Formats: sequence, structure tokens, C-alpha cells
Amino acid sequence: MTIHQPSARIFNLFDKVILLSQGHLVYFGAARDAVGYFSKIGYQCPIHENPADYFVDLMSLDFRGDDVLVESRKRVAGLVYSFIDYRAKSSSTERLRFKYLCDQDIATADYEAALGQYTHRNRWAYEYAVLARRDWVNLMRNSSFLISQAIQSLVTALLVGFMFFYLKHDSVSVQNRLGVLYIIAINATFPTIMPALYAFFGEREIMLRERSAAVYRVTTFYVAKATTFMPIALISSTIFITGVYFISHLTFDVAKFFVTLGVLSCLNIVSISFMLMTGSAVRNMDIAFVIAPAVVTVELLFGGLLANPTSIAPAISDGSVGSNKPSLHASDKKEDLGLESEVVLSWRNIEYKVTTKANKQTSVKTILNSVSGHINAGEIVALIGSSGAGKTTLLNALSGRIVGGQLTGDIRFQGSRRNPASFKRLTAYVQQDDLMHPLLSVEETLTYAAKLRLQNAIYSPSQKVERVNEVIRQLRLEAARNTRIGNAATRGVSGGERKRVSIGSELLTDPKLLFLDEPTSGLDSNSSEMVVELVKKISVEQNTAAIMTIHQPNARIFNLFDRVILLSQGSVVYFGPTSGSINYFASIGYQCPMHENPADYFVDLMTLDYRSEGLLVESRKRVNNLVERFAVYSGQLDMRADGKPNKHQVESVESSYATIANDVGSKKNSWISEYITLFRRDWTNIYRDIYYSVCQILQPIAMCLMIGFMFYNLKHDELSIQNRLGVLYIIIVQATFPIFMPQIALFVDDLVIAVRERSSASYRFSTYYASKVSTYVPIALLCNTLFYVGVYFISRLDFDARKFFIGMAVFYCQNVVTVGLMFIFGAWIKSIAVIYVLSTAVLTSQLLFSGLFANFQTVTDVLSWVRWINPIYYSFSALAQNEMSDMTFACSAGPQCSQTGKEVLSSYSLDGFNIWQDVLMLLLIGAVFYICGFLLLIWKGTPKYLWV
Ligand SMILES: Nc1ncnc2c1ncn2[C@@H]1O[C@H](COP(=O)(O)OP(=O)(O)OP(=O)(O)O)[C@@H](O)[C@H]1O
Repeated sequence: MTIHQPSARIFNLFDKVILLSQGHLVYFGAARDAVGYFSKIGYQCPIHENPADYFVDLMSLDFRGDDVLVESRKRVAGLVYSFIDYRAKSSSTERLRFKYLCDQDIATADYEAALGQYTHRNRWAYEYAVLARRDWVNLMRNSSFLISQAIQSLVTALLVGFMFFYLKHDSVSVQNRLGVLYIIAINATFPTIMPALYAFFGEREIMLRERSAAVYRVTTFYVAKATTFMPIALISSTIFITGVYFISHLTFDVAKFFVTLGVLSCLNIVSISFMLMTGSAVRNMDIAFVIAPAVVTVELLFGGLLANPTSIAPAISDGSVGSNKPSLHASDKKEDLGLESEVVLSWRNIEYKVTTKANKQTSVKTILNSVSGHINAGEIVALIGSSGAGKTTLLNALSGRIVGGQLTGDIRFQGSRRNPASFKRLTAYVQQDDLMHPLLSVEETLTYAAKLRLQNAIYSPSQKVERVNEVIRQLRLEAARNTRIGNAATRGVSGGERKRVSIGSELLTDPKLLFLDEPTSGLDSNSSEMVVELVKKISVEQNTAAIMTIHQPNARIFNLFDRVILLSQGSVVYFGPTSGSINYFASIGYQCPMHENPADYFVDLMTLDYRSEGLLVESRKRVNNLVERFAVYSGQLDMRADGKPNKHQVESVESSYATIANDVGSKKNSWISEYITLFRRDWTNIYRDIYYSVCQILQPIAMCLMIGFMFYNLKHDELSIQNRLGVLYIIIVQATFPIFMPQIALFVDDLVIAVRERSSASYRFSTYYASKVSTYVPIALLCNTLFYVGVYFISRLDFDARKFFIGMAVFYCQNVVTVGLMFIFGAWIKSIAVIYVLSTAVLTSQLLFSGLFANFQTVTDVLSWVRWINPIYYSFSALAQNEMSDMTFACSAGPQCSQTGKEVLSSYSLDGFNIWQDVLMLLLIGAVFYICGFLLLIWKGTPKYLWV
């Protein structure tokens, strides 16, 4: 197996180890002989250093500077040659053994045996059964998805059912019957495809990873997915159809009902197959969410209701039918105040409890238990403990980022109670997952952070640039300055560089105190060491205090910390100087063995051992003993006896400083400057998202050609009434799903970063929202303008400049309203799967109540009011009036035919308001949407943090 930084104990579990550097063998032999071999060639592993860490350090190239890089290259070359030499000098027996090990053990016997196993596969049916069961378990546990699917089916069934309540057999019912059948078909498209497509994308990465390890066949995965999604689609559509069928009173006949159900089931199966095809063929989710709505819209167009197939251009119908300011540095102030060593943050008796529920029993779980400590300026403190010890919880409690539960105790920043607003601005928090805009370069990321977070009143633009350059130098990011951050889809900076950019963004403001959550997780030992060394250097140079949670630091990293807090089961096992930790543990009977990394040793001591009941009882006793011994030790010692100022002195002297600092920290840049910066950043992100941009341009062009030629050269005869209404309706549809779906995906991704940035008070929500509105609205309008112009001229809607521009204005209003609705969903719901289910239901319902499908003269009073709050009714009515109010049609049929546009509008109840009243209502609804979106953004984007 390959292994990253094994602890000394794990290292000694191996029979043999292969040490590789830059593709060359540095050692191959028994693990227990490795320390001896290295000491023979001049590299003696220090006491209290884990041999594996030591070897990895020796074998790594050091990129921290040119000199050290040359030095490390020489060292690695020496190691490689030493091992070649060692092999050559070994006795013939050893050589033979070595040859055997190299050529036989690995190259033939084991490899082939391994290969034999590798090529063996389970039966197809077995593989399928396992995957299908896993898919169903995942699905059943995704309660929000299931509930929203059920709600969507039920609510839409009731809505549609009562909209077409009790259909009669008169002439008006023709429109209504076609309408209800068409809506039943729509329900088997968007609401089935969108949530399933999102869920499929969520699992695609897992499938690719598992497939690369040949865990199963593609076919079993594919069939398992199909047999999971299809039943869900069928169940929800059965609920929907049953409801609609009986409430609307479609012709009641058992055979007809089951035929309808069967046809709809087939359509659902086609939709799921289309979803699987799109999900498999398109790698990028953004593109899939542009393509899918476009294809489905085209399918719906050719459903026969919107366009009369006999009048569609033959070419189309044939193919488709059916388918730093130094003056403000804390260190200077500290000197002014005559403080020698400043306590930046102190905490006493921190307790954190949460209420948990298991087997319907509520219990209170104590996660932090009477934790006390402090951190001084210029020192770095490590928070170490086994998994689940409470490290992140303590860091969150200290940084003011804890949500839910009960937090008690006393936390003081520079001797005073924390003021949430200024505390956030004077401290910085580097999260474990580096959420940044992937399409911005390192320099741009830091520049935008500087523009947003450094005050204009203190920093001129050139000073901000200087500060960015300083941070780039400090964090040794020169080589990556112009590299994009990247993400899973696009390769960007390395993991270590990414972490340093994340730290850099926080260091720009020169914080007094830096919190870091697992800054070394996922990094190799070299990068981890570099990150901690840099934090240490900055702490010393800038007098910044830093506290970080860290998992198994190697001995060198461990020794970089000034102090450590060792946590076990929420209690402190040791808090004090790193250098004193080994002696402290030795004094209470736990002597760290030679060649064992102290951090690994302490973590082992503090970890409960669940391997057996006996080991668990024993380890529990040990942990309780450690906690009790430290409580006694710290009580005797008094935490202030280590040369630090008395807590009360700190409070009295520093509170004045805190006031000065707090005043400075709480000032914000002007609204307009924040807005301009965010606006620029948003547009840079959009135009660099090449897939999104290209799709947003191509989709309307493709749709415009398709629809334009479908309704090519509209006449003024009786058939053209259906076609004219159809083309106007499709124009409105283009302003709904194709705008909503891709934008919501972008917005939800972006909002996660915004909430993170807002947690450090980087900018206001109002500027963020204004910037988003002024990015997404123009994009929708720009792209759809092509569509509108194309469709208008190709299909030859009534050519009149006034009508053309009024129609365009109405179409624009509908786009703006859709973007507003998108903001409501994005700000309100976190889960994009739920958004897709619910928004599809809302958009579909809006489209239903447009007036095209159901005649409002016959819609039940309970539901007929819905049109008054439906933006699509207003936009459709305005477009229809604009197009048809002065038209006459040549009739060949009997008295059924409407001869004037006014008669058509009246028969569809589309003349309730005049065009301008429709536009006014659209704008009013739009305004309500935007205001609700903003309020939801503030409400949902502001977590309720607990402060003590
Ligand atoms: N809100 C909560 N509700 C229930 N349990 C919680 C809550 N917050 C934390 N816990 C539990 O408290 C314990 C400590 O969690 P925490 O995330 O602080 O651990 P940690 O030491 O950072 O672990 P790791 O190193 O694995 O990240 C865990 O067992 C966790 O499940």
C-alpha cells in the first residue's frame, strides 16, 4: 500500500518498506532495519522523531528558496547513490536476496497474484443488486429530496386538478382538455429530469473514482441508476396523474385512465433515459443544465399543442414529430501602552453542550468541558486531539462561529468582552476547506480581498497593491501569482499553494489573531511544514497570535508551536509550552519512547480504544487520569505563573487598547466602492466561465432557429391563431427555465463563498446582492435578445416597429422577474436538489396559469385568482394583446372560428388588463421578488452565532 506519514507504530507494522524519491529507490528492505541503514549512511533519526516523517523529510525537495532547493536536490541524489552503492556492496547472498525481492516479490509473484485478483469480477447480477441497494439506501435517507418530490406531485396535482375542475363537454372544454393533457405531459419532463440530473451529477465523481479502481462495471452502475430513478419518477407521476384525472374529471373510463397512466409512464422512462444520456455525455454540470431545459422545451414545442404540425416548416416537422498600515499595528500600540507580553485572547471554563436525539430519547451531550487557556501576541498555539475530541468546536467557540447548542464561560479579547462586529474585523479565520473563486488567479484573489477588506480611508489603491505583493512574498507565492485557483473540474494551484492563498487572504488585514482550522489537512509533509513555518514567521514578524487545530503534526512541525492544547473528549489534558510537554507527561508516568513523534504519542494516549470492551475500559481510565492529573497540575501551577501578566492587569491595561483597536476595525468602505469591486469580480468570473458563456449564447441561438423555422412565416388564417399564441407562449417559456436553471447553479455555488466572506465582515449583503442583480439580469437580457429578434423576424410576427419594441420590453420584464424568482430560491434553500424540485413545480404552475391551457372562464373560483399573482399570465396577456388586438383572420371553418384578434383574446380571457397595466403588474411582482430575495439572503445568510 501507499501511505502518507504513517505514525511510528504504523510504520513498524510493515514487514518491508519501499522509500521513493523523485521516482528513484532510496530504500527497500525491512521496516525495522531502515533506521539502522539511514544512520549508517549518515542520517541519524533524532530521538522523539517518527522515522517515517524523518525519511520523508530527507527525501523531499525543499522549494522554500533556491539555496535550500539546490541543497535538498544534492541530498536526494546522495540518498539514491548511497542505496545503489549499498546494493552493489552487499554480499552475494544479500544481492541475491535483493534481486529476489525486487524481481520476484514485486515484479512477478505478488504482482501476478494481485493481477489475478484484480481481473476477477463478481457476477453482473450480484454487482447490480449491491449497487441498486446502495442507491436505494442513499435515496431513502435523502429525506429532503423525497419530501419535496412528494409535495411537488401533490401540490401540482391539486393545482392542476382544481384549475381544470370538472371539465364539461362544451366548446371551451376543447381548449381545457388539450391543456390538461399537455400539462400532464409537462409533468413527466422538467419535474422528472431536473432533480434526477442533479442527483446523477452528485454521484458521477464517485462513480468515476470507483470505476478507476474497477470496483464495478459501467453497465451495472447505469442500470442501477435507471432502476432507482425510474420508480421514483413513476410513483410521483402516478400520484400526480391520479389526482389530476379525478379532480378535473377527464373522461372517466378505467381503460382510458390506465392508457393515460401507461403513456405517461413511458414518457417518464424516456425522460429518465434522456437524463442519464445527458448526465453521461456532458461532463460539465453547468452545460448540462443549459442543454437539458433547451431540449425539453423543444420537445414540448413539438407536442402539437403550441404549433399546428400541419403548418410547421416541413424540414423541422419531419425530423421532430414525436420526440498593512504600520501605524495601526498592534505591536506599536502595545509598545505605547508599555505592555511586555500581551494576552490577545483568554478563555475560562468554556462549556459547550448540545441536545441530541437517539431512539426518540433526548440527551444532553457535553462537547467541551471546562476548558481554559490564553494566547499571547506573537505566539502560535496548536490544538491537538484525536478525531472528535472537540478541537474544531473549541476553535469555533473562540472565534465566535458556533451555531446552536449552549455555550457558557468567559472569553475575552484583549481583556474585554468581545464585540462581535469588531472582533470579526480584527481577527481572521482560515477555514479547512478553501472556498475561493476557481477562475481567479492567485493575485486576483488577493487583490479582490484587499479591495474589499482594507479600508480606503487608510490604504490608497497603490498601498493595497503593495500589501498584496507583500503577502505574496511572505507566503512564497510568486511562482503561482498568475495561476488560477482551480477546482475539481479545472486544474489550478497545488493544495499547498491553495492553502497559502487562503491564509494570505486573511493576513491582508493584519489581524491581531489568526484562527486556522486544520491548515495542513490533505497536504504532504513538506507543504504542511511550509504552511506552519510561514504562520510562525508571520506571527513573530507581525506580532500576530495564531491558534490552529492540527492532526498528527510531525515532530518538526510540533516543535514549531510555542504552546499546545491537548484535548481529549472535550477536556484539556495538557496546556502549556510545547517544549515542556514531554517532561510533563514523563512526570505523570508516560514517557514518550525514542523514535516516536511526541504528537503521535500524546494522541495515542488520549484516544479511546474501541477495539475491544477491555481496551475501551482501560483507555477510558487512562484518559480520565490524564484529565484529572492536568487539573491538579494547572491548579497548582496557576496558569499565569508562566511569566505572563496577571489576568486582571491585562484586563485593566488593555481595555483602553481594545477600544482603540475596535474603533479602527469596525469601519467599512463606502457602499459604492464595495459594489464596484464585487461587480468587477462577478463579471470576471462569468466571462471566464467559458462553458457557461458559450452555452448561454448558443442555447438562445439554437432555440431561436428551431422556433423561428417551426413557426416560419406565420399567415393570417385560422390555423395561425394557434401558432401565434404558441410562438408567443414559447417566447415566454424561453424567459423561464433556460434562464432560471443555469443561473441558480451559479448563484448557489457563489453564495457559499459569500456567506464565508461575510462571516469575516468583508462586505455588506446589500452590495453583494446589487452586484449579483446587475450581473445576472444583463446576462439574461443580452442572451435572450438574440432569441427574441431571431424568432420575431423568422416567424414573421406582425412586423411593426412599435409592436416589436413593446413585445421586447414585455419579454425583458419577464426575464427580470425570472431572475428575481431565482434569487428567492437561491437565498432561501441551500440544497440545490430541493431547489430543482420546488422551482420546477413553481415555474410549471406559472406556465399553467398563463391562460393558454386553461380557459379562465371555466376555472374554478378557488383557483382562478392565481392568475392575478402569476407574472406569466401578465406577460402572455401583454404579448398576445400587442400582437393580436388589431388583427383579423381568414376563416374557412364555421362559426367556431374567431375572425378578429380581439375575439381570440376574449375567448382566452387574455384581455382583463391592457398592455400597460400588464407591464405594471409584472414590474410590481418583480419588485416583490427582488425584495423577498434580499430579505431571505440576509435572514438565511446570517448564522446565529453564540457569543460569551
Ligand atoms: N451540533 C452538534 N451536535 C451533535 N454533536 C456535535 C455537534 N457539534 C459537535 N458534535 C460532536 O462533538 C464532537 C467534537 O466535534 P469536533 O468537530 O469539535 O471534533 P474534532 O476534534 O474537530 O474532530 P476532527 O479532528 O475529526 O475534525 C464530535 O463527536 C461531534 O460529533
